Amino acid sequence: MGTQSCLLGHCCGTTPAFTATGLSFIQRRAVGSGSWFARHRAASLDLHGEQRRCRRRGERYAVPLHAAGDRLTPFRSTRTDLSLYLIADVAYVSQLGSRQSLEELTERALASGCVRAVQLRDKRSSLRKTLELAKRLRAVCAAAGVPFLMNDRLDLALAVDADGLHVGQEDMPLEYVQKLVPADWIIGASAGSLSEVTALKQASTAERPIRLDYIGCGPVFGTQTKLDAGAPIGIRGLAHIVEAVAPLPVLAVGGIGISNARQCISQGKAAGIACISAILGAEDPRRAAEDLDAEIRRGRDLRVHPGF
Ligand SMILES: Cc1ncc(COP(=O)(O)OP(=O)(O)O)c(N)n1
Ligand SMILES: Cc1nc(C(=O)O)sc1CCOP(=O)(O)O
Repeated sequence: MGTQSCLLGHCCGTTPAFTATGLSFIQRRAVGSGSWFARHRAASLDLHGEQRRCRRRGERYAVPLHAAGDRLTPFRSTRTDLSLYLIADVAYVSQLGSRQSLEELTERALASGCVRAVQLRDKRSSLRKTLELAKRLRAVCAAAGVPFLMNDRLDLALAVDADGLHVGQEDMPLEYVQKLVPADWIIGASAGSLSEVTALKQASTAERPIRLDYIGCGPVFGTQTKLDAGAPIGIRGLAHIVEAVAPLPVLAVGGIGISNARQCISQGKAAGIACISAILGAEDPRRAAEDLDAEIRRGRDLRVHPGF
């Protein structure tokens, strides 16, 4: 077994099917020094010393899996973890009939300091309209120091100098995405079933490993926001996917709100949650983000102390 496989198998309980391929996914950087994922990884590899040195230098640290944990590459990003991920959905907000624009609602959510990433999802508008919106939302995110990602549209993401891209099963395949995007982008992909996970793994070879930062997994629960989302996979389905792609972080998506966010983290073992309606449909998006973040933290505590 190669060092990569040892590392993965040791610290993350990776399935044999995953490790047998060598390393299907490269986690290019730890999600954030304060995240559960990073802490868990650091603890497994005894990396705290380097983590502290990076922090003193004002750098983030990253653990390239191919280095088997014996080398750390400080990553220049100022990004934090992705545990609370807002999908800024144009159609959802227009159907809300809110007097506030998508940018205003996003800005209010960002004021919480709890939203770790924002993705613009615009399925309906013209390219020009989405481009203008992307520029504005990108500026709002930059002001808050939060990464801005585009859904589906690599061209628009490049045009507005986004921080990342999220692609689904029908979008540009990841092996092409990574040929075109800057090396420091956050790249996410959707997978709602084990067969979709298998397809992602098969696209990745030892010579050309696919570079991914997270998987968006859902719908975990029923959602009115994405009508073609398919049947909910539930917490057990989520946990299976988390296990199948470990150590890649998984974000639970679809029907996630204050009543189930904690369970996604504690039982589903997700690294974070991605929401539309729970934040943008809330009376107070800032408060909603704070409450969700508190639930994420409770979920993490429950993993460590199940009796709480
Ligand atoms: C974080 C996150 N996870 C999943 C999705 C869904 O993406 P996709 O499967 O491409 O579906 P659409 O959003 O494009 O309808 C997402 N957008 N974000
Ligand atoms: C954008 C999206 N993707 C999903 C998936 O299952 O991949 S579910 C979904 C909609 C999420 O909206 P809400 O938080 O309001 O349920």
